[in-house]
Amino acid sequence: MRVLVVTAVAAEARSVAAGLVGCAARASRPLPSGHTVTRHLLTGHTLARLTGPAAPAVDVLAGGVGPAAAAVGAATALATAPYPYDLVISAGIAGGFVPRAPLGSLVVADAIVAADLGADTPDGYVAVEELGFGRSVHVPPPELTARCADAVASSGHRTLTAPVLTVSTVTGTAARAAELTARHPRAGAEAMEGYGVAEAAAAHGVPAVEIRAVSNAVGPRDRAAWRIGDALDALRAAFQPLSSGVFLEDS
Ligand SMILES: O=C(O)c1cccc(C(=O)CC[C@H]2O[C@@H](n3cnc4c(=O)[nH]cnc43)[C@H](O)[C@@H]2O)c1
Repeated sequence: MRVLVVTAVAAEARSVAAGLVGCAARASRPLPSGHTVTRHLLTGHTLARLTGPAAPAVDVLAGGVGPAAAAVGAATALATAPYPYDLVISAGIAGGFVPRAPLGSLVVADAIVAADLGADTPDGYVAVEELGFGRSVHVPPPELTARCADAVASSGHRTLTAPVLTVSTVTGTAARAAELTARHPRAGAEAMEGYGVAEAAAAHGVPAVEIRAVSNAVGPRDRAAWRIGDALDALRAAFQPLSSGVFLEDS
């Protein structure tokens, strides 16, 4: 199986790559300026175990912050890689809807939702499909979501399977958090790239999933309460069982 993982920033890409024990390293062809590609190199021990046609190849791309940058990065990688991908993963840190997704926990998306792609009206928010344009939700194949969630949970980190919202503006007030919760009562996390990655993957006919590690609570802005290091550690832990489990299946 060939997998493209799209993070926003290099620190996230490094955490993902650090967790990819035993995956063959491949670099995408050069991408537009501002994009970086992290190669994950095989260690001697796992190289021996995984060399051969069945070894999974995982490319990790830091495509930038926000849905537009993520879509451009993912679409460019999908269009220019010298081989087709079987799976695209949007991965990184996120705000968690506490208490469902506490700091340091992991969220595997069962829906990737553009939560602010629509219109504000006197009667409330109207999603883009209600306006007659496109869609605001991508549903990853449920069986794939379940396999990813099982693997991620085996990392020992608390894992929730739930919708992950994509926003262009980070939530910073209790009122906005309440509004999002009212519209998406099951939401587990909020981040800024998943929907862009999912749109790019859909355009190329490739399934997409989203995996997030919670660095902060969705709600009133409190930078002192962020736990980015803990979230990056959880992200690395999440990709370790994925690389030896899901990525190897159906190779
Ligand atoms: O300045 C702030 O108050 C603030 C609060 C949380 C996150 C940010 C960022 O600029 C990080 C954006 C980056 O990280 C992901 N992320 C992490 N936490 C959240 C969140 O609560 N809501 C949305 N995105 C978040 C996101 O995917 C970006 O890649 C600033």
